[in-house]
Amino acid sequence: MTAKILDGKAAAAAIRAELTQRVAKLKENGSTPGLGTVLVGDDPGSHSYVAGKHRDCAEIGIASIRRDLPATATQAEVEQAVAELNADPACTGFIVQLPLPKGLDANRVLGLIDPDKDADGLHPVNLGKLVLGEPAPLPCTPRGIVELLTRYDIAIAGAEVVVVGRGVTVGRPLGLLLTRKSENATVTLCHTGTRDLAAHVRQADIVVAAAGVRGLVTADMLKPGAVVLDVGTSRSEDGKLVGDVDPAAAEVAGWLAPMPGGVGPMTRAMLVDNVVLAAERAAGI
Ligand SMILES: Nc1nc2c(c(=O)[nH]1)N[C@@H](CN(C=O)c1ccc(C(=O)N[C@@H](CCC(=O)O)C(=O)O)cc1)CN2
Repeated sequence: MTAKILDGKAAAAAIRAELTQRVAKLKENGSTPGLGTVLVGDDPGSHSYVAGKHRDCAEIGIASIRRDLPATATQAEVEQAVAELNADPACTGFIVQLPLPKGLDANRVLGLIDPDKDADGLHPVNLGKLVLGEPAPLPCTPRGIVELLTRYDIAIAGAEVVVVGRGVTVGRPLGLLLTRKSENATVTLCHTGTRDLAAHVRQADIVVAAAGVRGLVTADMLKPGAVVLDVGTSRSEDGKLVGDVDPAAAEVAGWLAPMPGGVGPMTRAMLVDNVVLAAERAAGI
């Protein structure tokens, strides 16, 4: 058996086409959404993700505003960029690209974003609303995972889901999202300190690998036919981007969201969707 592919690239392209229509309607109503980004430092991956976000904005017809700071930027300079975007009426939502360079306090920076402009759903108030089950912008990768599964008609309600990874952008909020009444999955949150990872993964109908450890999830851990989403990224010795799921897993899984081409493009699509949703709410659409 070879797994069928959850094609995040195709799904994201379809979402961008839908967003283009929604943005045109917003503009007819006199509202132009604008996405801001704060990027600090020289990390090539972060530069490429931010460039992609601005390309998406251009394609969909929304404005975009960049604040790029050098790796030597101080905490005060990063906080100043956040304050400027909070105050800029052309910027209806923005993100601070993570990770920030060592020495900067990311939690403090995220906490200074106006929660109403938090396009990533990572402000503590918005994460708190996710815990409480109140409406709020949702973190992009977890939203992208739910959206991808839904577009492929994969049942989430009642599924046993194992999430591997406890990070703030994926693992922790994904567990909260999937256990809401509307999703109704049963979630086990594993991580690199889990004693017997294989025993947990073997029970799962859906496995989300987001620990950033190359090849952590292997074929022998999987229940045959399981749905596997590879979200982790790390670099191989020759500098190639590699995922958390061993390639041989494709012979056991029923469905696979590969890395690249699976959840990553959905993360980008959900960011623009968050910005458009907020503008629609403000315009009463
Ligand atoms: N503020 C945030 N920072 C980070 C987030 C986030 O959601 N908000 N997530 C990641 C980075 N990220 C978006 O910011 C992101 C990662 C990967 C992709 C993507 O499309 N990946 C491609 C492969 C890319 C390549 O080949 O280089 C794929 O999987 O197909 C998009 C966005 C951490 N930081």
